[in-house]
Amino acid sequence: MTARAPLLRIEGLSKRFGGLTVTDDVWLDVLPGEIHAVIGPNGAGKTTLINEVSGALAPDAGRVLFDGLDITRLSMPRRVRAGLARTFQVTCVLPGFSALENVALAAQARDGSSFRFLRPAAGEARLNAAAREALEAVGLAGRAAVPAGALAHGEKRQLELAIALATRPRLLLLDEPLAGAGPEETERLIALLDRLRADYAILLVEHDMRAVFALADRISVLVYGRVVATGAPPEIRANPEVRAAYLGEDEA
Ligand SMILES: Nc1ncnc2c1ncn2[C@@H]1O[C@H](COP(=O)(O)OP(=O)(O)OP(=O)(O)O)[C@@H](O)[C@H]1O
Repeated sequence: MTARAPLLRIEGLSKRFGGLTVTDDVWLDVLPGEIHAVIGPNGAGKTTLINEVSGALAPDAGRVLFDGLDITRLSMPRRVRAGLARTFQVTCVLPGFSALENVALAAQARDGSSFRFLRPAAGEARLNAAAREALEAVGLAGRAAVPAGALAHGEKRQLELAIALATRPRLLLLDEPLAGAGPEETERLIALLDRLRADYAILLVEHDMRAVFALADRISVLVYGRVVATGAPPEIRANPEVRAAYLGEDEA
């Protein structure tokens, strides 16, 4: 049996802010169809790592390979076109636009140029169809016409996922998709992420340990910018260094 080639490979990413090394020679990969979670205490460098992979921040050293291609120096839009999509820790939807319009804008950002040859109305119909499909995938089809600002918090997080899906990614970079969600919303979002794993590889930064242990195929633990452990959930749960550095007896 041959091992699956990783879709994403992070090779030795390092980033310093002044005297602080925020990601310190980070190596990890995400296999096709895998949810690889990154956990770690506040300030461990998780968002910085996502920023380096998405192209929001240039690393000081190291490489990012996507499907074998070195994307370390590609712009964010080019990474999106290559198949990387991210969501943010803080909700960032346009509140005055409907859910459908929010998603259609993302679809346009991805595909606008390829629809240029179409008449505007036909292009718009294509974008709306793509947006409806993404809303359907996250369970928001019935809320398409609602202004994003009027959606419940959990629905906004679903909308952000739809916005990411509208760019037709192969890998989702999710930065705390459950942040701020109540218990019922959390259950719904966990079920949604579990469904999405069938079609997308996911690099998941999340503080909700129940979600992480329920969803992740592998977990990497980041402490002070360094990966101190990578493994399947049972290995991470049992790892004494991880328990000491991060998990705490009650969560582990
Ligand atoms: N642009 C920046 N300039 C200077 N320092 C920064 C910058 N961005 C992040 N940092 C610092 O880098 C460290 C890591 O931050 P980062 O947001 O990556 O951590 P995190 O693991 O995502 O934390 P949290 O779990 O709280 O979201 C923190 O000490 C933060 O203050």
